[in-house]
Amino acid sequence: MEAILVINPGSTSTKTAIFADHKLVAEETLRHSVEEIAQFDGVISQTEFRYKIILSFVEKLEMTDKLVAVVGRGGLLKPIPGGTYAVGEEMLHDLETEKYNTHASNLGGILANEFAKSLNIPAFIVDPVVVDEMKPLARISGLKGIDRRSVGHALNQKAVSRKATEELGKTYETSSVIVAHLGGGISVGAHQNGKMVDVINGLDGEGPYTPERSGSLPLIDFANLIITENLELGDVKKIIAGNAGLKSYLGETDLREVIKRIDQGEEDAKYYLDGMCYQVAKSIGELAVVLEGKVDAICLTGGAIYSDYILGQISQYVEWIAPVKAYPGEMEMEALYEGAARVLAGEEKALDYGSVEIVK
Ligand SMILES: Nc1ncnc2c1ncn2[C@@H]1O[C@H](COP(=O)(O)OP(=O)(O)OP(=O)(O)O)[C@@H](O)[C@H]1O
Ligand SMILES: CCCC(=O)O
Repeated sequence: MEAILVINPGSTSTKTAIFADHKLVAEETLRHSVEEIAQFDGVISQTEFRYKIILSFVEKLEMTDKLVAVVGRGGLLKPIPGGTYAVGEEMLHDLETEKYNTHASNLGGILANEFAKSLNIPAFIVDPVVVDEMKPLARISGLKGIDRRSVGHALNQKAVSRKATEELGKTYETSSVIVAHLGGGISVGAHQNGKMVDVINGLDGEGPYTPERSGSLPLIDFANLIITENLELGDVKKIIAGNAGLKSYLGETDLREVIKRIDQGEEDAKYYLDGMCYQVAKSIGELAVVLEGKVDAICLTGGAIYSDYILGQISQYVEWIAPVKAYPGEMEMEALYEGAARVLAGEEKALDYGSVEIVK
């Protein structure tokens, strides 16, 4: 049996799996509380903590000698085309130095490399969060010198789009769908004829607030806060991407806890969770315009969509646009495995991050 270890570090979880012969052998998701993550100074300093979680998963299964490759979810890199990339020096440098910003998925390439090195097998990443297929008009920000960039849950958005269009008797390459992925971060993408032509990127402060991100903010008030609190760029990034959203309003990023609080009658919990759903729906509406109203399906996915309450809240605003299809959780683990398996089977060549051209 030739097995592949799959590593997926999310902002609020670490997911690990082993696949062999196109089948899942075992998987585990460990969710991290606000307190657990708060012990660390940032993402890179969580490397050892997450490594130990994965190691204990692998050791329990006693399958180390069966592993032929490791694949991780990657990471904030330069804007690149989709595909499977070999983890190499330049990629590791960009991930470790957080050259393109900080994100839990940066650990995907780093951890895949650590495990692969110890076993002397190859390490890959697949369709990282920076996959860039944006159309030229979508790149304009509104201020010369600053461009919008494509950051989103590309791997899952594409896997879900393929599944949804297949279920509709169509193909991804000839359809138009909107996908909202609701994890610790939220990204909303417009997919047209097989490409993610626009994406609302919460990591850089666009779109809806999330369990821990601010989404778009009133700029003048935020500028005032930066000046009066004397904030550095690092502090600003931490606020926008990690200490805002539900965490700032309710002190909680675990939506299951927020829903428990709603069930116990806490009005604030309902108000702010409903607000998040309202803003996600607004972003879906915005992208329906990008697709000129010709939308085959709206797909809602990510951990949050396990909640019927959240699914219902968003659906009520958008179901007039197109049929709403729910894909709770994500299909990332399988998509990562398949990306690495295609390369090992010789069906695809692993791309070289160092020499691949930046998408502009
Ligand atoms: N059964 C459930 N009901 C409601 N919310 C849930 C449920 N299961 C998980 N969640 C919520 O989903 C969110 C995490 O989603 P997910 O696992 O997709 O994100 P992540 O991988 O940690 O982050 P990201 O993909 O943004 O990096 C958490 O807020 C979690 O509380
Ligand atoms: C996956 C990129 C989007 C986010 O984490 O906010």
